[in-house]
Amino acid sequence: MNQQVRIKICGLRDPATARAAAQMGADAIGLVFYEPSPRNVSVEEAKAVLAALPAFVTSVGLFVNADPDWLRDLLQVLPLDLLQFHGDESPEYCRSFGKPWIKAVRVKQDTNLIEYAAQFHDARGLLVDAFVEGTPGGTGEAFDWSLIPEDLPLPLILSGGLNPGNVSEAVAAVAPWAVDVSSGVESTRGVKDLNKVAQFIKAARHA
Ligand SMILES: O=C(O)c1ccccc1N[C@@H]1O[C@H](COP(=O)(O)O)[C@@H](O)[C@H]1O
Repeated sequence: MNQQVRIKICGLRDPATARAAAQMGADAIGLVFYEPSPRNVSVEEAKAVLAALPAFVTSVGLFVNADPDWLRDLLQVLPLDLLQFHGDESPEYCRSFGKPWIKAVRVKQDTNLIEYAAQFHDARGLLVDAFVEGTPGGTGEAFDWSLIPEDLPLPLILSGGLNPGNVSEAVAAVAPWAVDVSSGVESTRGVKDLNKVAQFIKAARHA
């Protein structure tokens, strides 16, 4: 069956941009809760974004080794649909919040993605990103897609350096369940460009 690829636009920070991305066809939007990131949002900013989303658009909270008590408190006041763990979180940590979650892995030459997926077997998806020393993600760097095995036992979410110019080739080459983009649809770091968002969605869907 020829499934249409799902699209997550990550690092949204204001309600108008988030709603526009959803109206352009994004299936999911990502809110970054990681202070060093230029896309970091406060709880109040995140609440405003969630309130602006139409029905059936998935809200994803992105975390990097967040303090578990802080995250539990956040989830009391913010109705996120899905958690994205982008650090060195263990499987036990990821499942301890009672919410659907996905795990990110930054791929190196010797990363065994099959073993990684087995370790995180109850994740709703495995997000594969580029490995860049010293940065947990959102770098705009791509990696060698041939390192992704065809028989990955989890839904594959492809990320890392995707943009309107390469997403069609990526979807055709890897056939992921979903794609995730941040830097590639920005005018400057942390600022989304809605023209690029529209181009990205069109290119991903016409692969
Ligand atoms: O977006 C960020 O700032 C970020 C910070 C820390 C960890 C992950 C982050 N973003 C995620 O990284 C990948 C790749 O992003 P890019 O398209 O290469 O910029 C993607 O999953 C983002 O959600």
